[in-house]
Amino acid sequence: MQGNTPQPSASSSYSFDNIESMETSLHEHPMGSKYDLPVTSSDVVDTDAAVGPDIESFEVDGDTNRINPFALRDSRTLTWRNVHLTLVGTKYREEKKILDSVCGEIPERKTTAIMGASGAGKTSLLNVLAGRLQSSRELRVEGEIRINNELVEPTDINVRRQIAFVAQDDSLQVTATPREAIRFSARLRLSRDVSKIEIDQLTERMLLELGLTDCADTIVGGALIKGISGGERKRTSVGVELVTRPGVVFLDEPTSGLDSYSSLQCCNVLRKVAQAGASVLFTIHQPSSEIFESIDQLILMNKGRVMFQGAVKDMPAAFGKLGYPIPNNYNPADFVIDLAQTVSITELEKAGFFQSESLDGNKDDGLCRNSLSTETSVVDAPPPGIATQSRLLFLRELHHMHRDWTVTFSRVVVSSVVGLFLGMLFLDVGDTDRSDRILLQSYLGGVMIILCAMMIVQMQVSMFVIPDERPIFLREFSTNHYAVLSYMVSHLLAEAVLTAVQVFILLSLVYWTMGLSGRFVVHFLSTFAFSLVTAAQAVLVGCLAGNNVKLAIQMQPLLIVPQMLFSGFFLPTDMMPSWLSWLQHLCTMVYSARIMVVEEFEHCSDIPAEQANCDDMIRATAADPNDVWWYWLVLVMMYVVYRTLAIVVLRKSALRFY
Ligand SMILES: Nc1ncnc2c1ncn2[C@@H]1O[C@H](COP(=O)(O)OP(=O)(O)OP(=O)(O)O)[C@@H](O)[C@H]1O
Repeated sequence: MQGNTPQPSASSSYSFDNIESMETSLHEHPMGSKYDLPVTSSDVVDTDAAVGPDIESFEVDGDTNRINPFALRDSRTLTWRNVHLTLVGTKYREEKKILDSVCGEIPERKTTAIMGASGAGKTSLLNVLAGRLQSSRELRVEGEIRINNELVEPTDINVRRQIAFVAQDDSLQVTATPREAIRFSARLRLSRDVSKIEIDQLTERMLLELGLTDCADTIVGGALIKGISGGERKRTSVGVELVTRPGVVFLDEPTSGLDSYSSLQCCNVLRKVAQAGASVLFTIHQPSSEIFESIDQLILMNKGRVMFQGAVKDMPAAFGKLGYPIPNNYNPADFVIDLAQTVSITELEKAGFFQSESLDGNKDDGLCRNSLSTETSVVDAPPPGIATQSRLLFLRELHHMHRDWTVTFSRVVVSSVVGLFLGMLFLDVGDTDRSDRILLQSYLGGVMIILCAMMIVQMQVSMFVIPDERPIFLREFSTNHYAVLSYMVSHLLAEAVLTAVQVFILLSLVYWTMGLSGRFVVHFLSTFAFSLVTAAQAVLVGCLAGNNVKLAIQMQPLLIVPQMLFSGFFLPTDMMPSWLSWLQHLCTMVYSARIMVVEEFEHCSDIPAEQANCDDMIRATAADPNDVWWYWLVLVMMYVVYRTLAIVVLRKSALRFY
C-alpha cells in the first residue's frame, strides 16, 4: 500500500506543525498592520498609506459592532444528505454521475474547503448547495439540504439570499471603484437605520482588512478598460459580500489569481469571518501548505464522491490509519490530490476512504447545531426601499455614463452626424412647393426619416444593455441588493436623460435645415416618446434573449422593418391588404409619425389646392387630426406595457438564475 504513495515533491517543504509559526509570521510581517493588512503591489511603496485611516476613528457612538465586518453574528449550519447530480443520458451519451450520494456539513465558525482534482465535482457541489443548479432536461439534482436543521430548497431565491456567494468570475461594475462597490453593497443591503457615516466607516474597515486601501479609488476595470489587478478585483468581490456580515458564505476559488501571500491573507480574512460566527465554504484547487493549514475543515472530492471529510488537523492521523501516511516535508494538499488521482477508487474504498458517504439519515441530529444568537444584527431593520434603491442605482448609472464617457460621447456624435447628414440631404424640404405632389412626398419622407434614424440608433444601443449587464444584475439581484423594479426604474431614468439629449441634438440639426413648419416642441416630444418606446421594446427583446446576444441581433429586423412598412410612407395605409393592415396598430412609429404628419401638414397652405395635397399626405398615413390625443395615449400605454413585460421577463429569468 505504501508503494502507491505519491513521492514528495521538491518544492514542498511544509508540515502540519507550522500553523502557529505561520500565524506568527503573518503578524510579524513587515507590512502587517494591527489588522493583518494584506500586501498589495503598492504596499512596498508606502507603509503608512497602506495602514489606511486611523483605526480609532471606527469606534463611533460606542457601537463598534455596527461598523465591524467581523462582529459576531447569528450562525447557520448547513448540512446535506444524499446529494446526487446526474447528467441525464440520451441516445448519444450515457448517464453520468457528477455527484454521487454526497453527504456533509459546514460547521458554524469554521472554514471548510472543498478540494479535489480537476473534474472531481467541487464546483458542482458548491453550485448545488448554493441553489445555482437545478434539475433540467440535461441535469437531475437530488438531495436533502438543511439550514439550521430545517429542510430548504436552495434554488428558492429566499434561501439563496441567506447565502453570500462569491463567484469565480468577478461580476463587478467596471467603472466602479472598490470603495464604491463595497459601499454600494452596504448601503443597499444593510438595514436602513445604519447611517451614512457608519457605512463609510464599515467600508473603510473592509478595504483595510482586504488590503484594498491603495487601490480603493481606482476603477475595477474589465476587458476593455484597464483597472485594478485580478487579485484586487477578487478581494473586492469578497468585500462586497462580506460587508453585510452573512451567516453562510460560499466562495468559488477565492484564491485563484492571487499570489501566495494574498491568498493566505484572503484565507485569513475568511477565518476571521468564520470566527465571527459564519459558516464558510469554498472550493480550492491546489493550495500551498500554508493556505491548506489555515483551513479548518476539508471535504476531499474524488470523481463526484467524498473521499475524506473532517478537520484538517486530524487528516495526517486519519490518512496514516488508512495506510497512506503523509510524508514529512510534503505539502499535504499535493499529497492527497496525488493520492486521489493515482490510486484507484476500489483500492481507496478497501482502505476505508469514502466513509462519510455511509452516514445514516439520523446523523442530521448530530451534525446540526442550534444557531448561536449573538449580538444585534445590522440587517435587523429592513433594507432601503424601492425609492432609495432606484436613486442609488440611478446615481451609479450616471457615474458609469460619466466614467465610460466614450459610450455617451459616441451616442452624441452619432446623433450629431446623422442630424447633419439628414439636414444637408433634406435641405429646405419643408419650404417645398405644396402644389407639387412629388416634392410633397419628399417632405413627408423628411419627417419619416427623423423617426427611422432615431429608431435605428436607439435599437442598437438599448437591445444590448440588459445582456451586457446581466452577470452584474444576476449577482446583485440574487444577493438581495435590489428589486427588479428598482433596476428597471434606474435604467429608464438614465436612458430618458440620454435619449432626450440625443433627440434634442438630432432635431435641432434637422428642424431648421429641413425648414419644418410644425412646432419644435411637438416634434421633439413625439420623437422623444417614440425613442423611449423603441428603447422599451429593445430592452424587452434583450430580456427575452438573456445571454444570447446573437439572438437579439437576429431579432432586430423583425422590429425595424414592419415599423417602416406600416408608417404609410412606402405604401399608403389604404392600399395595404386588409388581413395584414391591422399590424399597423402594433407599430409605435405609426403613432409618432401621425402626430408629426398632422403637425406639419394640417395647416400647410392657405391655398385650397395646396392644402388638399397636404391632406392627401395626412390621409396616406391614415392620420386624423382629431385623434392626436389618442396617438399620444397609445405611445404612453405601449411604453408602460413593454416596460412591465420586461420587468416580468427579467424577474422570471433572474429567479431561475442559470
Ligand atoms: N452541466 C454539465 N454538463 C455536462 N457535464 C458537466 C456539467 N457540470 C459538470 N459537468 C462535469 O462534471 C464533472 C465535475 O465538474 P466540476 O466543474 O464540478 O469539477 P471541478 O472539480 O470543479 O473541476 P475544476 O477544478 O476543473 O473546475 C466534470 O467532468 C464536468 O465536465
